[in-house]
Amino acid sequence: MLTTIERLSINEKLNEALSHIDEQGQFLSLTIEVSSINPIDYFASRDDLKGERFYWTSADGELTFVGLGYANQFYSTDSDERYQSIEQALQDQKQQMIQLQNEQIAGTGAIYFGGFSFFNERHHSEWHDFPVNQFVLPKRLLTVKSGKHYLSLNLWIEPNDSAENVSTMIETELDQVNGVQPFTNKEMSFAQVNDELTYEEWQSLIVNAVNEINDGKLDKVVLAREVEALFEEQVPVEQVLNALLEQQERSYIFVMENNNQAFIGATPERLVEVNSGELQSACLAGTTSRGQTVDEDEWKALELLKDDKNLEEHQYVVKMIQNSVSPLCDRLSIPNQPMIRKLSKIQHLFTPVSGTLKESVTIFDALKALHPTPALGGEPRQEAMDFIQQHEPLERGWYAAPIGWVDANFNGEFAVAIRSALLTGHKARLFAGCGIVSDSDPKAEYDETNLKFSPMLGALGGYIDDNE
Ligand SMILES: C=C(O[C@@H]1C=C(C(=O)O)C=C[C@H]1O)C(=O)O
Repeated sequence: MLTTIERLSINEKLNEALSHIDEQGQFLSLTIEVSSINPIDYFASRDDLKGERFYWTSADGELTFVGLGYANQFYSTDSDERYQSIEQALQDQKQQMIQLQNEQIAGTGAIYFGGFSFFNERHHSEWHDFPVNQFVLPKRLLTVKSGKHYLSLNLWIEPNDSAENVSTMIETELDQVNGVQPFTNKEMSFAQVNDELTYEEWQSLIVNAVNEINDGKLDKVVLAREVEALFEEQVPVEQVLNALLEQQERSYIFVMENNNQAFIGATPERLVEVNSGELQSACLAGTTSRGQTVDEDEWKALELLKDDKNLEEHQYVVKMIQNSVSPLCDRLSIPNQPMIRKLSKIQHLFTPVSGTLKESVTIFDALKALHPTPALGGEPRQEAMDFIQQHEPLERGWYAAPIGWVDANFNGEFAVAIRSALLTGHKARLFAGCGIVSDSDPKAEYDETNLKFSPMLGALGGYIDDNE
């Protein structure tokens, strides 16, 4: 509920803004601080908006977004220009937007959430509701930042809309936020997990890749497997999301819904963050499991830090990220040695990257330069992409591609959408990949993909029986 003073102040600003609405109509973005609300409850509160919802929590837990209802959507056609064309579309939209805010709080107002498919071209049948790229402007955005909660409304206004009508809409939305109930778990009966590839097929895929590497055609290629989990009922997105939030640490937790499909995951991998011209990226490649005891855990970490095969996989990523972002930056800083990033069940080699972007360089330029890094594609990039496209028997869709958000000033953050699943009705398709280099062993790589399925499978209530 707004106080009388807040209402008067909004009405005054609305009257002023509405007097300038152009004759085709315009978007108006308005942000109000609201009382504390659990984001998952808000996400679950509007079943009627299923298919037009997103959720995002940054890996440090400092920023959460819930978007409900898509006020506007942006796509670009299949081409190498997909980053620039989305950038251009958002730039044009910005000119059309009236922002009503007492002070500009980063992470509120006109935030665009979206992502890209792994490959530029579209040849998807499983991913029928996900285009090659898509950004949405939410009608309602809940932002939780530094312990504060904000509701932003992005409303389409016609020239003849009155301030009273608009303020009634705002009151209705605020009442809805105040009336949100805790969400309740639904029935979720796990039926079975089907591997889309037999072990023998996986083995021959890896042997083929290792042969190409030994023939000097490639240095590294990342290959993925897919498993399908089937349920008795429609998979409840809220519940899987809630499980990921409870079970996964230091991960970006995301959901994007489109019509009848939801893409969901908990990824530890930042692709790029840009904040007032400062860039952060990360090299994440090289994997082992967590130990059962503190000592075993530490031993595994130390082994990983000196394992030649994992260090080689990691080094390709460091070199490529360095080469691709240094032309975009005035300053770049990358430590010489990787460190360990520990997740709930997995640990990785990790090297942080930070830099200052040159004057006119945007987050979209950085995305174009970075995707896919050799942590998800391979080295050399084009040869690895060709190998994946020809030999990997799955549709990557949005798996292993950038997902995230930007604001109207093109500050934002993108993660790499791994440890993820595509939910369609009663089924979930899960993806997990691993870097193949010259001395990769198919069984060890198979086990590594099983480990990487475990966060998503755990949230879905299943597991992979390693003794099968
Ligand atoms: C490809 C995945 O993970 C990537 C591959 C890694 C590796 O090969 O060690 C580690 C982290 C990720 O960059 C995945 O989880 O599906």
